Amino acid sequence: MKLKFGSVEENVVTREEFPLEKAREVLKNEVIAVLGYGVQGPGQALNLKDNGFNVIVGQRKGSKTWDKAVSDGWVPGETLFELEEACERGTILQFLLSDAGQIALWPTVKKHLTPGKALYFSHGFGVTYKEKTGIVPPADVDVILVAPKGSGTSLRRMFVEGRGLNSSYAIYQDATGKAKDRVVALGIGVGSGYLFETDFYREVTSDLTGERGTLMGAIQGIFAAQYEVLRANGHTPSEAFNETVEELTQSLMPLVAENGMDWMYANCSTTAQRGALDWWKPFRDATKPVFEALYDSVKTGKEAQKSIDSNSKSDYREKLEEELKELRESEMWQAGAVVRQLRPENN
Ligand SMILES: NC(=O)C1=CN([C@@H]2O[C@H](COP(=O)(O)OP(=O)(O)OC[C@H]3O[C@@H](n4cnc5c(N)ncnc54)[C@H](O)[C@@H]3O)[C@@H](O)[C@H]2O)C=CC1
Ligand SMILES: CC(=O)[C@](C)(O)C(=O)O
Ligand SMILES: [Mg+2]
Ligand SMILES: [Mg+2]
Repeated sequence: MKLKFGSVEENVVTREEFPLEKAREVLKNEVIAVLGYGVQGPGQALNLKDNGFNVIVGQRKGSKTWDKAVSDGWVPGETLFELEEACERGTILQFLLSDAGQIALWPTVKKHLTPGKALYFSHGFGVTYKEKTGIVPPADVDVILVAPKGSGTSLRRMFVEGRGLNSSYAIYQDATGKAKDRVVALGIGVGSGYLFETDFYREVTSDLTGERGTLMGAIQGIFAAQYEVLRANGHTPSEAFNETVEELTQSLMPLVAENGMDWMYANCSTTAQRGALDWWKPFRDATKPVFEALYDSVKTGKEAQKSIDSNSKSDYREKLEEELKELRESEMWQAGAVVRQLRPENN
């Protein structure tokens, strides 16, 4: 249906409009092969299975995630296969390897993309940056996208709680005339709360911006900046952490999630409201040039290239883990660990 977001009309698909029974009907003759069992793989595969679809998982045998798949209930030789065998058996191939990992597996996937199959992504990365990835799908398959707007961990948790994370959907290529039904059915099947329409280019550029920006990069940056200023001015770690992170995640963000920013403001003191209303614009103005530089780096393909280069190295996991460790061991997040332990529900 068409829905107005502010003054802009967009296409969205809700569960009421496209119920699960319809999705099951659309996909009743399909074998959905989920390739890769990292973060999105388990979330999407388990939700699909619990929703009654015909799902198999493809993963490298002998890997840690193969064992995880087994412990999640996937049965080797029945619903769990080596990647190539899964590519052969699947009629819909859900390409859920890491974006860099997809480059290495592409020749295998391509080989098994016989006419009428569907190639499914959860990111516009592979085909948008085809000059860098070499991922150019054959003309006689559907190429579709469902991108859950959040971690696969949340996708699964929210599904189990009876909620639903929202996703975007897109069609890059409709070879069978059934791409729209297939993509929407899959979007509903993986547990999306609702779906909003996009295209591959807009999905990847917005997603890369979001995760580098307010969702992950910028938020750690402003946390660190405020924490450092508080500490430099004699505040204790617990005070600095509480005033920077804990209050935000525990008290204020849930209010924003519930009913918007003005609602959160309205539930704080008039002292806080006065100050926040005075200061949000200087913060916007100070950071906007950084966001512009970021978007430019995304648009020119620099961010994609960096991600491919570093995540294609054989020791990419260890390298990432080293940097995550640095974050974890920073005073701010060490203080956070103690603060979390002190939450009454955690002891
Ligand atoms: N992590 C998330 O929650 C989200 C991910 N996405 C997208 O979903 C897709 C999958 O992402 P993640 O689940 O984060 O992937 P991931 O980084 O967890 O990797 C998935 C699997 O790929 C395997 N892999 C990596 N390189 C390989 C190679 N060369 N050969 C064979 N297997 C290899 C890993 O062992 C892992 O099992 C990506 O396109 C990503 O951008 C989209 C939304 C959120
Ligand atoms: C969770 C999500 O949607 C991200 C941040 O874009 C990703 O994991 O790539
Ligand atoms: Mg992303
Ligand atoms: Mg994302």
